[in-house]
Amino acid sequence: KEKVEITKEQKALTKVIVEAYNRHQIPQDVAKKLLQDQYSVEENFLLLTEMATSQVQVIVEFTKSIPGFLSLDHEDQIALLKGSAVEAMFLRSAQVFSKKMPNGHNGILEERIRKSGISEEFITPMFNFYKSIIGLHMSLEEQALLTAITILTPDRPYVKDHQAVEKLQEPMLDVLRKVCVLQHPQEPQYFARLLGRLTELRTLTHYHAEMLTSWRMNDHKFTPLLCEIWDVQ
Ligand SMILES: Cc1ccccc1NC(=O)[C@H](C1CCCCC1)n1c(-c2ccc(Cl)cc2)nc2cc(F)c(F)cc21
Repeated sequence: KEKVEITKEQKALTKVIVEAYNRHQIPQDVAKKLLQDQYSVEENFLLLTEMATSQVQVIVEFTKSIPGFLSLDHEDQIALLKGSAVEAMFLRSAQVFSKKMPNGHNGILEERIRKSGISEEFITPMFNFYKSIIGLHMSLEEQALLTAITILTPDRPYVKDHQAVEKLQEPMLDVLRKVCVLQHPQEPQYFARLLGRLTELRTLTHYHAEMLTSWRMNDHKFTPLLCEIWDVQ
């Protein structure tokens, strides 16, 4: 049985990523808000665009803390952020949804999201993804490292220097693999399952523009930043 050792450097890298990840303040607010009041489809849509806009800003700050990211070609930095923003938002939403809440609150939250204005056809794939994330019982380190790995995906559109991105993503994958082995010793395939979720995430983000434009209301308004990041308007 191979003895898995996390090196000093890997511990330091994980610490940097988890600390940067913990600066994600906003998502808890959205769950609290949704539990506090029932909103109209228009209010929910506005809440979503506000949450998504601030989430993009949070993700930019998180990504800038990833060691080496700021030394990448500037256009590649933009291509990586643009290419991963929607995935990061759904991953974040899933992590918010997977938070254990007082009895019954998770049921209320699910109900509120189901009735928020999302078109029927997207509700099942979205919750299937969320429930597959819940089933993994991810630790904070795994969530933070998985988010960094998602952002540092070399094969995003318009990325010129794939090699440079791979060189940043590889150490994250190495330490995530070790963290998975150490935190889930009974599940040798846990790391593979975790990465498998990223494939499911990409299919979900496939529909994101339609999920927004088909929100059950007329006249969908988006912030300029969201028009940039989402393929809408
Ligand atoms: C955007 C953002 C950033 C950071 C953290 C969370 C969010 N997400 C949101 O604000 C929206 C709200 C928004 C208000 C209506 C209900 C869903 N949201 C979505 C979602 C649904 C559909 C699409 Cl197209 C996108 C996201 N899934 C959620 C799961 C949760 F457990 C939760 F608490 C909020 C969730």
